[in-house]
Amino acid sequence: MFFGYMFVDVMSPLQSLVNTKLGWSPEAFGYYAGAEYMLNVFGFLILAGIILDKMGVRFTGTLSASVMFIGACIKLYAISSLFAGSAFDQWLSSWWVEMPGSAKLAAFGFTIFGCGCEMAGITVSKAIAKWFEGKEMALAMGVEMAIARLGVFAVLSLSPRLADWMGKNDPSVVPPVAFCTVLLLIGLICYVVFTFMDTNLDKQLGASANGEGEEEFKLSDVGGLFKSRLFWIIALLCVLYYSAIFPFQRFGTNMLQCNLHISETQAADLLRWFPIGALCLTPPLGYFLDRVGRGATMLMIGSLLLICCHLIFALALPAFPSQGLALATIIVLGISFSLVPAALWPSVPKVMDSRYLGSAYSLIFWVQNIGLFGIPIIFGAMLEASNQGVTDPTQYDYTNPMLLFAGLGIVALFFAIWLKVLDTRNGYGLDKPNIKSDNDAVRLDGEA
Ligand SMILES: NCCCC[C@H](NC(=O)[C@@H](N)CCCCN)C(=O)O
Repeated sequence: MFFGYMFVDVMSPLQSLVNTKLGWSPEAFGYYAGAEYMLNVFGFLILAGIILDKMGVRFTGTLSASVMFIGACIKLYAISSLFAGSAFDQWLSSWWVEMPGSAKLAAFGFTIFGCGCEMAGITVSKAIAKWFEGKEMALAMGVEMAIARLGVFAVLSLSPRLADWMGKNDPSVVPPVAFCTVLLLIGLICYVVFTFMDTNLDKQLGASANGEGEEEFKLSDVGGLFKSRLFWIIALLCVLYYSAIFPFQRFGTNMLQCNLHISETQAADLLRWFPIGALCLTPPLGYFLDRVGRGATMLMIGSLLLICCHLIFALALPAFPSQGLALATIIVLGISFSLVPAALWPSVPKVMDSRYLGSAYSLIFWVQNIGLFGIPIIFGAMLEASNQGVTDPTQYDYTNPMLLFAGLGIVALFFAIWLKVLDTRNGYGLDKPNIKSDNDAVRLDGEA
């Protein structure tokens, strides 16, 4: 996941270079960025969950890491000199001319990669749940997410430097993308090594040679999930929360620049504290959750903090443009971004049976991907509508779009409270520690 998250953001700090070297307009860059979620939104993730529950974590993890690598290779080829000017490039560039051939092929590669990456995300969650059930599961998931955040931080710092590999006078997009593609190959090899360890675990547990659970997964389990109120509460909380987080990461730099009247670098330096905060706090919160519990409460507090932060960005920051206020708000948002992921993902195995855990994660990811795909489009449209006639991109008024994020947080808080009420009433064990001697939590099977 470290290398996967690196690959996701490898081009993020290179937007202007991509524009000058490859001729991608900001619009083309936007289409390319959205391509990551394309096939997932149109149902691939549902299929991925079924494959995971049918075939297990060893097969699905190896498959997803291979798909990520293949997608990365396609993207690398698309931006390379091998492709530029080729007959294929000329043909691809001949239609929908706003989108150069290289952008179209890179977007296609990113779509393939995105399928592999999200499939890997659900596989890793199921593998951690299998390895750490009743033990330090939240800590393990917290460390995994922290490593992923470290990947984002690392690539944002490394990518511009790697672009200057051949000298500052001739920067190129190819070295950073090639570097991350090689890392994905190393990631695939690491996963193959893991499959042997996992086989050994099964032998120790006395599980069947190819299965991870005693009960067979049935396709009807997926239908059952769709009918579950508990599933929908978790999925909607997830989509609402993450839709006010990941898109914020994309627009945050410009929002800070516009409100604080500072340079892009200064704004990016401020925003960097957001993933760093989450990186540092998610593992200790996972440790706390394993030993003390309070997962449902953490979801409520995290959503509440999200609302406060976005309201400050929307209303207070334009009135009091202080870098101190912005930094404090970013740090609090980082705390929120630790609380919710640390509590949300380990909660799923507590309420869903392991035989369809892969499908549960994949359907939650699917609903989440719809939000991650759609919200930036709505946010961009609101930004444009609120800034009619503004030509200087450092003068945008972000009040209304930021209120959209706060609104998402309010609805997310509603679902978090609902989950807490149901947990208190039905005893799902969301507020209980993960480490326990007897597994007495009520799963979805026992839902009324
Ligand atoms: N084992 C993975 C747990 C989920 C972590 C979560 N990631 C997601 O929700 C992804 N579906 C979306 C990542 C989008 C990045 N471009 C997280 O908190 O990162």
